[in-house]
Amino acid sequence: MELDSLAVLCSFGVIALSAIWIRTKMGTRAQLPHYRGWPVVGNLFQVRRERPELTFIEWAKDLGPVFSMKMFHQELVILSSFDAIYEALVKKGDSFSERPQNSSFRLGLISDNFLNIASSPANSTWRKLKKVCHKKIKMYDTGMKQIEDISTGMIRNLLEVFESTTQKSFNPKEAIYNTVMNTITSLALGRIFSTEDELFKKLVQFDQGMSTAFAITGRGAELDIFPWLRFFRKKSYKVIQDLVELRNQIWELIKEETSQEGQLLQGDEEDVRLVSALREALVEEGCEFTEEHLRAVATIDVVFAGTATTSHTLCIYLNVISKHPNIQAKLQEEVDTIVGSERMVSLADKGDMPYTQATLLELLRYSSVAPLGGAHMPLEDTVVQGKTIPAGSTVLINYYHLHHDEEFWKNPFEFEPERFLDEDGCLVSASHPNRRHLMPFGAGPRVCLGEVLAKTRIFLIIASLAQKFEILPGDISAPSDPRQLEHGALLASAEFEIIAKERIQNT
Ligand code: HEM
Repeated sequence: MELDSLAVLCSFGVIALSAIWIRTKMGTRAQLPHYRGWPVVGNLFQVRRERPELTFIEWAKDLGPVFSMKMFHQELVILSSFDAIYEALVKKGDSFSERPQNSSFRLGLISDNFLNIASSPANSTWRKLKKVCHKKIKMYDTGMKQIEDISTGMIRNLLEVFESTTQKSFNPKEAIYNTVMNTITSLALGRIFSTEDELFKKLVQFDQGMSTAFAITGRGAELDIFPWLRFFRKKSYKVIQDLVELRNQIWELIKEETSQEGQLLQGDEEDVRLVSALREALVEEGCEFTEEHLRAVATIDVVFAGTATTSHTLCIYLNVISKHPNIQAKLQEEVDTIVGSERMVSLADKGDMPYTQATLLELLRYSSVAPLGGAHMPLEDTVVQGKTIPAGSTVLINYYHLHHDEEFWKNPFEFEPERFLDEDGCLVSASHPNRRHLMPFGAGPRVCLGEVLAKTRIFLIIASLAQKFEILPGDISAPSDPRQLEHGALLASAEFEIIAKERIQNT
């Protein structure tokens, strides 16, 4: 018998014994409804590998909105309904603000033992790091202008790329990806990069490596459950080791970049670079974080979290919108009336463009690119919807279910911006049930760091594309119904094409 198989068998034995031990210890504690799994491996092979959220929707039909399942010995609790999610993340947000640290060996490696914001324990360092980043990313007052300027420059480049394709069928993924990545580099480092730059290439490589390696049941996920398998599963382990190495190289290049004092700044202009803000905070007296924290934040929280999510959302948009000429006509009418053809769209136009805003909200619902968000963990037994979630459980929020729940949404798999508009064509208020049921960025203390940035960029891109182009389906078609998408068909490899036909405007 090969050493590898022997290792797996031994681990099954260990797990089986510990399961018996845990069961004896736990005695008769009331159980959450759970999906019956197989001995030892639990529900591992019953979950759809690339789209676990779809399996969880099926199970919730029988088990209700709060149920549990097992991956080997690890207990996962899944929350599905709005009431359950709102109760956990908002009403009991403090209890659910912890992240389970013991559940991901690989994430521990890449984040230097959970030093980045998204996987950090909910401690004072996490609060401080989030506050420093928020201050820069949230873009109050002049900051809002800054991000608008950055985005407008990038969007101009994007439009040029689209223009250069004139009516040919092409895959827009790379252009979108470069635009989104360069808004992040502008924000973090104060400048854009050519796709040939060493740092840019490494950032892209890191982002793509992370997307593939950290798919929830993807290859190498077994190392999270049995870290010692790294001695046998050398290929899976090597993928993570290479990512760690790449992360270190990126950090060295970022340090070099930001140590060029005053670069890009004129006169007494403030240094607006996010990485500079983090480095300034690092040297403050009493600072509780280290350079390793900054490395983890810059690479994982800013580059990875800030690029993959937004570019995936925009790719989904282009695929979907190419099949909806009627929605494009409405977007075009609005942009023609409010902006015209002489100037670029600005954030100040947003309030006068309800249809574009409704399209943005519908896109966030429909695409749900972070279908299960980040894992949460209650520190003590906590009751949600009358069910006790044991302290220390790994809790997953099925945002995808929340956004496609057939009991709540009419035609959830149709792309209909009108669901966010009233009869007069105005955007429904934030307290409208449809807006309340939309949580693409999570809610409560762990809400997404980049919500404002993402919404700003996506709004400007949707409106600017509508101003200039009619988007038609290209030669290669991909399904746009979100149930049919393999996680990856559109998100990671995006095998679809569009035609960007230049418009002649009405105004
Ligand atoms: C369409 C774009 C985006 C979507 C849909 C999205 C969605 C989410 C979701 C669902 C969460 C997890 C909430 C939870 O734990 O339950 C999250 C967390 C996070 N996101 Fe985003 N995100 C987007 C863009 C961004 C951007 C642009 C950045 C950075 C610049 C970012 C940085 C983060 C960070 C650091 C966290 C962890 C926050 C914490 O644990 O305290 N995200 N995001």
